[in-house]
Amino acid sequence: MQKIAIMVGSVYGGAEYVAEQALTLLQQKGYQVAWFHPAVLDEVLAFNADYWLLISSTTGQGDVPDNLFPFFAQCRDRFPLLTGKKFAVLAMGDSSYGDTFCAAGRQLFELMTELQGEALAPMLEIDAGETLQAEDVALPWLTQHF
Ligand SMILES: Cc1cc2nc3c(=O)[nH]c(=O)nc-3n(C[C@H](O)[C@H](O)[C@H](O)COP(=O)(O)O)c2cc1C
Repeated sequence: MQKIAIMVGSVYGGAEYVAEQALTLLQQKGYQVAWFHPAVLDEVLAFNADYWLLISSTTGQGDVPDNLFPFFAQCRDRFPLLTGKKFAVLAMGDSSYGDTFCAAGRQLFELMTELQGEALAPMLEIDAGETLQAEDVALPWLTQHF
């Protein structure tokens, strides 16, 4: 059974809600799924997932939320290579923030690429200004790519 590790960055719970739905969907598709909250690099590495799924909103001025930032920093500082592993990034933001739209997701995507992970797909951007229910966009995208 292939394994998926889910890591979530959220301030107001929107990304967490999407992650809950993603977890159920991916389990129904036959994956072994673990949601690490908050994500701790050693625990994620010990799970030895085939896929890393990062679901994150953006806060501040293009920042990774506090509940995902330690994991982001651990990956950046310890640089665990993801060679042979795949990743996907689902970014939630608001285009009214202009240049920093989904910037946390972009930082995560770039870092996973630097770690030699293989992107399953280009990053999904969900714009809170356009999409009332993020899961309506997220779940079809996950179904398509997993
Ligand atoms: C204080 C604050 C700062 C934000 N900064 C950004 C930003 O820089 N870029 C962006 O795309 N969205 C930004 N957003 C929008 C959130 O990322 C968006 O509403 C998201 O859906 C929230 O998800 P969450 O409920 O999981 O935190 C900001 C929202 C707030 C309240």
